Formats: sequence, C-alpha cells, structure tokens
Amino acid sequence: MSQQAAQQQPQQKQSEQGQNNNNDQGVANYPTEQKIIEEKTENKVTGEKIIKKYSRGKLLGSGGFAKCYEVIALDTDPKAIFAAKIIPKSTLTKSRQRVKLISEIKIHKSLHHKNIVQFEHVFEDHDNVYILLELCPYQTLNELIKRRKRITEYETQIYVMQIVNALKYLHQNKIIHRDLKLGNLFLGDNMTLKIGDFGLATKIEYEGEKKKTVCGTPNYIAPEILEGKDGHSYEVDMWSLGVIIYTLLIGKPPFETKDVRTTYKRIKMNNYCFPEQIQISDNAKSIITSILNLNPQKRLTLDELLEHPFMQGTALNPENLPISSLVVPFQKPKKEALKEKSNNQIVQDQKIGSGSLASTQSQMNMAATQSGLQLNGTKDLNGNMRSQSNKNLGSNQMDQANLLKMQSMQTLKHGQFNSDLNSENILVNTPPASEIWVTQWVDYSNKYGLGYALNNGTIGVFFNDFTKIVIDPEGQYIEYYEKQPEEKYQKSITFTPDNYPQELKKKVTLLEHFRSYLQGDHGSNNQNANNNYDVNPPSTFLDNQTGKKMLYYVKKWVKTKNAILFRLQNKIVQVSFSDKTEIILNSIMKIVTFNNKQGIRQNYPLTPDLKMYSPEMEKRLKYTKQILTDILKQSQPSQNNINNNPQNNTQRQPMQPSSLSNQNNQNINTNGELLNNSQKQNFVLK
Ligand SMILES: Nc1ncnc2c1ncn2[C@@H]1O[C@H](COP(=O)(O)OP(=O)(O)OP(=O)(O)O)[C@@H](O)[C@H]1O
Repeated sequence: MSQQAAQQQPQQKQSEQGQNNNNDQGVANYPTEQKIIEEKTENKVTGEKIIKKYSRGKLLGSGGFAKCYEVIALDTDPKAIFAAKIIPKSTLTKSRQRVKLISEIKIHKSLHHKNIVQFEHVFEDHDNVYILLELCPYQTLNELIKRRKRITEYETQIYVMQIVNALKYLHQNKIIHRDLKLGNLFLGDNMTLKIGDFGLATKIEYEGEKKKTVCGTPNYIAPEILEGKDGHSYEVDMWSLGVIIYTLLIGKPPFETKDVRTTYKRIKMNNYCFPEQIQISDNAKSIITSILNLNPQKRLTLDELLEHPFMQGTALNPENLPISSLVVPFQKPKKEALKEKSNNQIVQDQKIGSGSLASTQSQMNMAATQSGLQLNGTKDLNGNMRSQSNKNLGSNQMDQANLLKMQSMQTLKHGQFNSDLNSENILVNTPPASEIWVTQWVDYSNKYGLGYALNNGTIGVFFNDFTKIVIDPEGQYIEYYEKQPEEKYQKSITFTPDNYPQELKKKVTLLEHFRSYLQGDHGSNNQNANNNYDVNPPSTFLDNQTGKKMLYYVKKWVKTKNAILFRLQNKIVQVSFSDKTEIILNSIMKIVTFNNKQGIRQNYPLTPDLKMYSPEMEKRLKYTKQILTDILKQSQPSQNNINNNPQNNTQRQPMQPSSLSNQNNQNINTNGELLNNSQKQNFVLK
C-alpha cells in the first residue's frame, strides 16, 4: 500500500462474512426496547405538533454503525412497511462520522431508480437517526451465495444486467458507489436487484475529478484505491463488479485470503485464478479478466460490458430471477416451454411437488399465463389485490405464504421450475438441503435405545438415558455425548474402539452390536438407503463451540403411529413414514425434501402454506407439523397431559417390548427427553 493509503485511516468495511449477522457485536447499545418509534414534527404554518408512529418489527441485519429493522408506519392506510436503518447518535460523536452520514443521506435521497433501494424518509429523535428505506424482503446476494454456494452463468447475466442498469444511472448522475459487494446488492419486491448502502458513495463535482479517500471493502477494493497515487473515479465500481461476477460464478471472491494485508497484496498484483474444479465458460472468464485490469483506463466500461460475448442474447432474458432461485438454480427456459407459454393455455392444477414431469410442464404453461396477470397485482393472504407499490405493506412483506405463491407463479412464468425429476441439475446442482439423513434404524428402546445408520456411514445409538454415541464410518473413533438435557450444548468426549473409558464399556459394546446389526442391512430403512444419488455426504461438521470436527449424530427422536421423527444435531428434521415416504425439513435453508413412494427425492422451498404442495406432500407435512406441535405441547408443563387427548399423534406410553429382530413400527414410544422445555424451540416448523 502506498504511504498515503497506509497513513490514511481507511473507511474500510469488514469482509462480507462478518456482515449481515444479527448479533450485536460492534454496534453501540441503544434503546432497542423501544417498540414504538415516534416521529415528532411541527406544522410550520399552524405550529401544530404532529406525531407519526412506527411499530418496530424484526431485526433485518446489523451493519458497522446501524441496525436495520422492519418498521410499519401506523398512521398510513394501508399501513406502509419499510426497512429502518437506526443509527444511534452515540456512534456519531466524531465529525467524520456525521459528515459521512449526512453525505449518505444527501446522495441516497437524490436517487430514484428501480435497481436502487428507494430512500423513503429520514428523521431523528433524542437517541437515534432513522433512515426509512424500501424494504428488500429477499435479503442480499451475500445470503444468496451462502445458501446456493454459487449460481449459474444464466442467473449471473440476469443480475449483472440489473447492476449495470443501476450503475449507468449512478454514473450518469456523477455518483460513484465505492462499496459494491454482494452484501450491498439487495433483492427487492419481485426479486428485483437493488443497489443499496450509499455510506461510501461520493459525487464527482467536476469533469475529471479524482477522489482520494481510501475506502471500500477489502475483497472488492480496486487496486488504484489501494495505491492511492493518482486518485480514483467511476472505474472502481467496475472493478468491484468484476469481483462480484467472479464471486457469483465461483463462490468466493478472487483475492480472498485470511488476512487483509495479503488480500491487498494480491489485488495490487492482480493475483487470482479460476479454480479447475469449477467449470465456467471461456466467455465468463474473459469478461472477468477484461474487467479486473489493474489499469482503470483499460478496464471494460459499462457499455463495453454489455457488448461482451458473455452478455450476448441477454436482451431476451427475464428482467428478474424467480424466487425459487433463492434455493435452486433457475434454468434457461426450453424452447418448447416458451412456445407453450405463448399458447396461453390455462391448466388448473398448479401444486408443486406433484411428482411427474408431465404435470410440471403443464404447471409451467399455466403459470406462464397466469403469472402475467398475477404479478401485476399480487393477491395478499386475504385474497385482496395488491399493487406493486413498495410502500404497500402487503407487497413488501416477506410473507412466506405469499412468497411461495408468487414463487410458483413467477418461476414458472420465466421458465422451468427445477422439478424436472430426471434432470441432472436436480441431483448435482441442488443445494445440499439435507446432505445427511438417517438411512436405517432399529428401535430397541424397551431396553437400551435407538440404533441408527446415517447415509455417510456413521453408526450411532441414542440411549434411553439421553446419552449418545457415534462411531465414524471407518470404525476408527467414537464420540460420546454426556447427558445434559437442560443445556443446549452437550459436551462430548472422543476415544477409540480399543481404548475407551471403562465406565462406557457397556455402551461401546452395545454400539458394536448395533453396528454389526445395521451393517448387516437389518433394521427399518428408508428408500434412500440404497440410492444412487450423486452426493458425497460429509462425515463430519465443524463444531462452532470448539472448532473441532465432529461426527454427525441424531439429537432427538420420537416414534408415532405412522412415522419416526429424527432431529439431527444440525437442526434438520427427518420424518420417515411407514409407507417409505419421507419428509426432510431444513428450516435454516428453508428447504423441504420429499422422498416419494417411488423413491424420488426432490427439494422444494419451505413455506407454511402447505396447500402449495402436492396432496401427498401436503398430507405428510401436516402430519409432521402435528407431531412437532404435539411435542411442543408435551413440553409445556401447564398443558393437560397429552395422554388424555386421543387426537395426539405422539403419546407418552410405556415402552413397548421390541427386539433387534422384531421391528414394530406400530409401537408408540417417545423419549422423555422430548419433554425438555429448553429444547422445545428446536422443533418449531418454520
Ligand atoms: N432496504 C433494506 N431491506 C432489507 N434489509 C436491509 C435493508 N437495508 C439494510 N438491510 C439489512 O440491514 C443490514 C445493515 O444495513 P447496512 O449494511 O446498510 O448498515 P451499515 O451500518 O451501513 O452497514 P455497513 O457496515 O455495510 O456499512 C444489512 O446488511 C441488511 O441485512
């Protein structure tokens, strides 16, 4: 870094990994208890005092200085909903911080473009400054890439087109953003990409002006900013766009290293490569290299970028991506689908997950037609038509049910929802909604506990005393979890099958028995036990608390009349039904996997509106929800004893006799462990 850059205190953002976390670290304390925010103004003519009230909703994210909440304006009809960036005045003690905020507000306020987060309003009270922004319900491309790992070239083109539209507008208005990165690319209504966060933006005051402030986010910062010699201009945004394209396609930023100094060195030397294991086209490589040129003058301009072969034919692409692309790749529409789309056929059954390719195709046709109508005025949950106004509570709300309704419409409007059952994409590109699942189990809880095998080869036992033991696929080491039901975090110890604590002898021996039994292919199993899916499930996960690699294991389980429910330590809930179908809920990634009677495994976005699924899926999801609700009820001591209610699926009964060779799926036995109050929220079906 040049002397100037090194001496200057850079207005530097944290790396993206550090952002968008909802924790309080680094954000000054301020009255977060305040649920109603009041904006007090005075009518300049009459002197009348006016109070506008806003109700503060959920936390959307935390940045370096601000926390961002969903807020509802209580005095508007219909109620307007916004994202409110709340900046505590206690963080604005230095004049530099105040100047920065004033500049951010001034610049952002002046901008009006569909690909820029709309600035709505600003006000302050004694403690905070409140910036009301258009709410972007689908988070940012940072979360998208965390979820999807990387996206396709087709999807990238669609996002790039929108970024270029916004950048053209900004640059024409003499604004340089200077902090373009995935975390500042928001997804608004209808998945429209919107550039946000103008905290580092600057205005070019005269032709040829060069800016000198060293600022940006390490991974995305342009080399001329780091060099700091001749100043910088619009081309820094272009550089960041090059980093963005690389990151979307490859899954991590090109210059990323563990420490910022090394990252800067690599940027200044333009030291990056395209990993061999990730296939991207020559056009994709070429557009990236043409942008990531150390010489700002030789970098592609926005117009040149649009002319680049990577962007050829993009005029025919849809403007936005569908909501399903948040979790599964969006494929370029097939010719036939486009043809059929123009045929205007309306097909009535539009449920997702109905299983056959033919029905998927007809759903596409129907939605293609319907979505045109529907998307111009999305219906709210009560069936009322809503406009697309971003001030309207309904259209802006990240409402799961609506989301899915729109998703099924929108996805199908533009192309193919990724439910082509034989498509390679499903098996290879679908995000690992549930990389790990239980393939076999044996209920020996009348005596010892439940033995199970995971698809990665791990064998485990959940003992009746709530301790757990697992052995790795090679049988080389064992992890044992002590009984600490009242705490969320269970301590574990690791040892080998030959050298274990003597007091665990019985449990180790039982584990060996279960292991040889299950490896002999006994026990109840689901369809996936012998499947050929193209997955290579990991055998370990990184424990957040200790940083150690640990074996996956079953944390809770419950058996009902028709199903057995497992909850893995990674919060994934698996319900295996006696008819061999299976539901796997990944509430973190918001994906539900359904393994149907034919053994076809398919991922879908998770929504509480169960009607969106095929009847067979809906039925099983309802049942799953019922089990989870029952567990919750059971865990509330004030409730009547669940045994008294014959409607309940999960009943506490004495353990039924069963044996390793005598599997009886009709037995009803829950583990008392599920009564643990502190663990109940783990069972919430989101
Ligand atoms: N318009 C919006 N709609 C939805 N969520 C938003 C919106 N604006 C911000 N957020 C959320 O709030 C978080 C913090 O906002 P923002 O990044 O603008 O704050 P900041 O303090 O300026 O952060 P930074 O450190 O990046 O400058 C974002 O990461 C995002 O999760």
